[in-house]
Amino acid sequence: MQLFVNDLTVIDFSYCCAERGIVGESWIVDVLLDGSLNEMSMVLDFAVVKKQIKAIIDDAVDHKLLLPMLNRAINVENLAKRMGHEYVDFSSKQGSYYLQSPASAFAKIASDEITIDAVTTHLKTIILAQLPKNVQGLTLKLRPENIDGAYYHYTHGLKLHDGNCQRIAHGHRSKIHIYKNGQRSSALEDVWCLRWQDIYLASEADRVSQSEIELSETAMANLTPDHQFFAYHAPQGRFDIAVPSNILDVVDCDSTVELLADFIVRQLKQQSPNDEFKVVAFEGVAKGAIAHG
Ligand SMILES: Nc1nc2c(c(=O)[nH]1)N=C([C@H](O)[C@H](O)COP(=O)(O)OP(=O)(O)OP(=O)(O)O)CN2
Repeated sequence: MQLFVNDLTVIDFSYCCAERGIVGESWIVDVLLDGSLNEMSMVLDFAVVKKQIKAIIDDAVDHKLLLPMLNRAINVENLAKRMGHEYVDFSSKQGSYYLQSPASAFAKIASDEITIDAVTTHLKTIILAQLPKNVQGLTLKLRPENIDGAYYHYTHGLKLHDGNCQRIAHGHRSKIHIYKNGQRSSALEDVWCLRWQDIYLASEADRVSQSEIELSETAMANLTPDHQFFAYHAPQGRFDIAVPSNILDVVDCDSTVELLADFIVRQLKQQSPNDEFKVVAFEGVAKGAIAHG
């Protein structure tokens, strides 16, 4: 017997890519279980699928930075000076990133690159180990949202969030709809999607100096004048990141989707004060904020 739950959850995360740098991504998860019927004549109660399997997936990869551990561009260190934290050095074609975070902000994937197949294999192993014996098979389908039009991938952290969005390098793949004087403008949407393609979005308020940043010794030795530094304390601990300027946009607000929609409206208004704008900014799949100006 087979049981399915489509759209079980959306994984919002970022990953290290040798070509593109740190990439924000959102994948929808569909689940298919194979098994015999239990004492309730079910393969597995939908409530268990929706809560337990979703919780396992969230705990494994959601709101984390996924590290392809077999790739030599990644180096992870645990240092005695911060127990329970990890230091990640990552060099990509776009530049080098250096991070320090509580270890729970990273997910180590046993592969050379982060692909749907690699993450599916990682999740299947973890989930299958926790399912009851009558469930013998698990098929996971991870898929990006079908988007007709422009979208961007950004990575950020929300230091004020009391959940996992406080992690300094998690991200999303998001659409944006921009209306100028009531008309949808694909030209403006393209401009913003180009600007925020594979970008790290930092808040000016989180900027720190090179002497304040906490990174690995290797990172400190390899910083260039082009790196900019951001750090904060949040409920899960201290987070630090060094990002090269070419893959960074620094906003004058927190990067909640409400404030990003407002940021875009303010920028558009600055360029065209006499026009009216509406920005529908998504954060991942099927949710977002609307700002007018
Ligand atoms: N009003 C807002 N709420 C939240 C924002 C925001 O910008 N405005 N942002 C976040 C995080 O950035 C987070 O990455 C997105 O949260 P979400 O996908 O909803 O995460 P959850 O794990 O809580 O939800 P699931 O659908 O269960 O994955 C949070 N909130």
